[in-house]
Amino acid sequence: MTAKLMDGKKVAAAIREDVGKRVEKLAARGVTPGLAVILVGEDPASQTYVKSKQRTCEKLGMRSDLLEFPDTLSETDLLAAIDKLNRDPGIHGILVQLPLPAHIDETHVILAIDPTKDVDGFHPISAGRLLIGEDGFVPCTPNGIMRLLDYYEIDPAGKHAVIIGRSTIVGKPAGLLLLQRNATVTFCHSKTENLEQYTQSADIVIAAVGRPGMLKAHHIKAGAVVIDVGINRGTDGKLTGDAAFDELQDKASFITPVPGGVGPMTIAMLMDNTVRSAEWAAEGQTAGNGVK
Ligand SMILES: Nc1nc(=O)c2c([nH]1)NC[C@@H]1CN(c3ccc(C(=O)N[C@@H](CCC(=O)O)C(=O)O)cc3)C=[N+]21
Repeated sequence: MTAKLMDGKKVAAAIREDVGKRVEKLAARGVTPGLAVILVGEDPASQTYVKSKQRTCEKLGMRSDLLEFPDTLSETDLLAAIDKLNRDPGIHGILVQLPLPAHIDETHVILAIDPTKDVDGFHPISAGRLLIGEDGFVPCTPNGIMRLLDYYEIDPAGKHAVIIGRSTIVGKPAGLLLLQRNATVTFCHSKTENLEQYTQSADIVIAAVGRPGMLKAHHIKAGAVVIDVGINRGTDGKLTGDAAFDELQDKASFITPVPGGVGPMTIAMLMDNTVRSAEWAAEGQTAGNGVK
C-alpha cells in the first residue's frame, strides 16, 4: 500500500478561503479582525513563523501588529504590553510567540492574556472550556489536525487513536478533541514502556515528540493514519518530522508530510480563531467570560 498524502498546504488554502469570506462579511460591518504578535528575542525560527503569520493576515485583509522586544525584556514590561493589547478594541487576538527567555514565566504571561483574545487557546480558561466541551478557543495545531482528518473523511469515532507526546499545546488537547469525536484515546510519552504495544493497535497515530524519525514502520499496523507534528530542523537546515516518512509511506493509509502537513494547518487555524474572535466581539459574545 502506498499511503495517501494529507496535503496540509491544500487544506490550509481551503480554510483561508473560508476565512477570507468571513473577513469580507466583517468588513461590511466596519470590523477588521486584528492579530497582535509579540516576539521576544531573535530566534531565527521564531522570526520565520511570525513573518509567515503576518503575511497570511495581510493576504486575508486582516490587521497584523508585530511587537518586537529584545530578550532582555522584563516580565513586568511584557505584562504591561499585553495589558495594553487587552484594552485595544481593534485587537481581537493576542499571540505571544513561545518559547520565551528563561527569566520570563510563561504561565504568568499566558494568564495575563484576556481570555476573549486567546487565539492560541493556551489560557487555562480555554483549556478548561475544551475539557468540559464548551465552545472556546482550541489550540491551533490540534484543531488543524482535526480539520485534516475531516477533509480526508477520516472519522475517529470508535477508532483507537494513540498520541505520542503529552504537551499542553498539542498532545493533551489533541486527545481531548479525539475523545470528543468518540475515539478511544491512549496517551504515550517519554516514560511509556513498550511503546509499540500501543501504537501497533492504533488506527490513528499522532507523533508530537520532537525526535526526528522516531516513529518507524514496526510501530504501526498496516493501514494506520499517521499524523506527524514534529518540526525538527537538521544541521543542514532541512525540516524533518517525527515519522520515518519513507518507511511509513508503504504501510500507512494516510500520512502527513513535513513540511507541508500539520504546519500550514496551524497557521490557518490561527487565522480562523482570530476571525472567530472578531465575529464573537461583533455579536457581543465572548468566548472567555462565560457568555455564550
Ligand atoms: N504562541 C505560539 N503559538 C504557536 O502556534 C507557536 C509558537 N508560539 N511557537 C512555535 C510553534 C511552532 N509553530 C509552527 C507553526 C507553523 C509551522 C509551519 O508552517 N511549518 C511549515 C514549514 C515552515 C518552515 O519551513 O520553517 C510546514 O510544516 O510546512 C511550523 C511551526 C507555531 N508555534
